[in-house]
Amino acid sequence: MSTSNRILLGVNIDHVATLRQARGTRYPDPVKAALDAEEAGADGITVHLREDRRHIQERDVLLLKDVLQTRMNFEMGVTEDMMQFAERIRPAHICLVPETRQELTTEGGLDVAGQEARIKAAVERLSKIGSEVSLFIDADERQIQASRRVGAPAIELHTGRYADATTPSEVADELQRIIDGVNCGLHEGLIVNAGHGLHYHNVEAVAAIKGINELNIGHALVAHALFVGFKGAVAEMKALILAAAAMDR
Ligand SMILES: CC(=O)[C@@H](O)[C@H](O)COP(=O)(O)O
Ligand SMILES: NCC(=O)COP(=O)(O)O
Repeated sequence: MSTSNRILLGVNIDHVATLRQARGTRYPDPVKAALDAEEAGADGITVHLREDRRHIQERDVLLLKDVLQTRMNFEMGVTEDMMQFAERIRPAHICLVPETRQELTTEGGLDVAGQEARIKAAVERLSKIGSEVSLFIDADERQIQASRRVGAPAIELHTGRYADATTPSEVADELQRIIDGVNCGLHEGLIVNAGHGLHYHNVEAVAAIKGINELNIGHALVAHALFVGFKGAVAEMKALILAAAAMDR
C-alpha cells in the first residue's frame, strides 16, 4: 500500500472552453491554457468531451493530442460514440464518468456496482488501446470494490460533496468519507485520484491524505486565472497541494 507524499496536479481546462462557447468565439483557447498549465507545473491535462459539447470540442482534443508535453486525461461518458472517439485518440488516461444533459456539472459518481458487465466491457476495450482507465466514483466501498472487480487500475473519487458541505461537521464527515475511500482503494490495489469542486480554500485537507496519486482541478483554476493569469493560478495551486502533501499529519 502506497502512502507516498508525492501528489500530482491534473489541470482541467474545460471551463476555458465554457467561456469560449458562451460567445462562439475563437478565444480563449483551451489549448493555450493547457500549454500554460504545463509550463506552470501541471502534471497532466484533463478534458471532458461532453455529449452535448457544452465546453470542450473534438478540435480541442485532437490538437491537444499533438501538442501536450505531459499526458491527457480524457473524461468521457460510456457511449459507443465516445468509445470510438477514444479509440481514435488513444489518450494516456481515460476516466469514465456519468453524464446527463440536464446537470449543471457532474453531480455524482459512476454507478459501477449497478452495471458491472457494461463497465467491465468498456474498461477491457479501452485498455486494449493502451490507456490507463479510471472510474469516477463516489467514495463508497461498494463502488470501489466493484471498480476493482471490473478491472480498472485506477479510480477518481468525486469530492463534490466535500466541496459543497457547509457546516464544520458536514465538512469533517465528507472529508472522512474521502479518507476512508482512499484507504479502501489502496487496499483494493487501485491507483486513487480525486477531484471535483476543489479550490484554494478546501484543497489542502484533501491533498494531505496520504496515498492520493493525483488531484484533478479545473473550475477554481479558471476562475482564479481571471485575476492572476492561468500560469499563476496553476503555480499557486501546485504549491498549495505540494505543501499540504508534505505535511506530517
Ligand atoms: C467529471 C468532472 O468532474 C469534470 O469533467 C468537471 O466537472 C468538468 O466540468 P463539468 O462537470 O462542469 O462539465
Ligand atoms: N474530475 C474532476 C475535474 O476534472 C475537475 O473538476 P472541477 O475542479 O472543474 O470541479
